[in-house]
Amino acid sequence: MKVVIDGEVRTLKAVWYEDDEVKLIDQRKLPEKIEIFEAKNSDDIAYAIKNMVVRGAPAIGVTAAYGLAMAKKKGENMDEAVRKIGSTRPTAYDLFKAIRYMQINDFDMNSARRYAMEISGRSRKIGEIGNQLIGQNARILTHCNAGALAVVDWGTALAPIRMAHGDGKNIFVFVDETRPRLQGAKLTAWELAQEGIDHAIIADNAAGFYMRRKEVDLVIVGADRIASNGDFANKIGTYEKAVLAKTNGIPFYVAAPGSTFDFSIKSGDEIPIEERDENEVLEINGTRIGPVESHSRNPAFDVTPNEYVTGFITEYGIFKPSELGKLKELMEKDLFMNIK
Ligand SMILES: CSC[C@H]1O[C@H](OP(=O)(O)O)[C@H](O)[C@@H]1O
Repeated sequence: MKVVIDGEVRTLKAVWYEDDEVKLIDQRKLPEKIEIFEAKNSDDIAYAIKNMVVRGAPAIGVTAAYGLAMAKKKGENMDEAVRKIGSTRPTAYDLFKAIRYMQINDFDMNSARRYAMEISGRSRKIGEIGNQLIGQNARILTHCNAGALAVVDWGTALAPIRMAHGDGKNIFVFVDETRPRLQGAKLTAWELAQEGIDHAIIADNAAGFYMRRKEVDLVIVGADRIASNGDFANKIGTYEKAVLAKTNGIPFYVAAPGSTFDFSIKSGDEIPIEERDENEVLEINGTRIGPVESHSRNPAFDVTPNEYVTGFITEYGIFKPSELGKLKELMEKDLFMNIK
């Protein structure tokens, strides 16, 4: 991910391992400042995932992989480390995929590096494949942040957008602010601004306005868990964007690596939905916006039924929901992905 720091263009990853620590861009501090969170043990890793220092399904998985390898290297009790990290956030399937991968590979540090490299390479492939869907002039709406910050680099939903921009296509991105944590306004907008990709932050409630006015050509979002039938969980508010896209005849794509597909569940009804602290809704940047007497409900994700999905953009190609059986077969032949 290209980042401008003190006028100098640097390449940063969302998460990496260096000097016996897992280093994370502290996404809570963006876009105001770039600060690096240094995780020294599994407690720090669990804290970072739970408190969204790092967030985004693939990035959470990579963080868990490095974190478990670091814990092993530092002689921690691995059952305890797995329990702590595995109980941070229930929805993103990549977390559990990464934990399983590391268990099978005995929490070996080279396996963690391999995991990170695979996820990064697959996100690049998602970009190349998804770029084929983007015309020379494209106005794309996205929700939340499924960029390099949510993966390691490239991203999932933002990967095709980055590739298209790099190919000289004329891209404009509608960035849903994405209440309550504002990952769109704070993180997606930051990533696009760093790379000079034209965009506008919009209120979540304005997405339908632009879709109905035919100002949106394509919607691309990320995912946290995709069921066998193509129902998928993603940031709260995704479902209503999908319904609006279908109502307005706009293609709606989900970009995700194989590590986000959970073929052990039949439908989206089986996806656990994380409920987060009510203050995420009642406050913005620490300032309370609701009366002291008021409470809130704060589901972090919703489930979109497969009928609203035009296709899934993966490193294996683009699949309609009805074609996920083919994707499952390809994943079973893929040594890295075929983690039981
Ligand atoms: C590429 S996965 C990104 C995915 O994760 C986000 O959730 P959170 O910020 O709570 O981790 C959101 O659902 C994104 O689409």
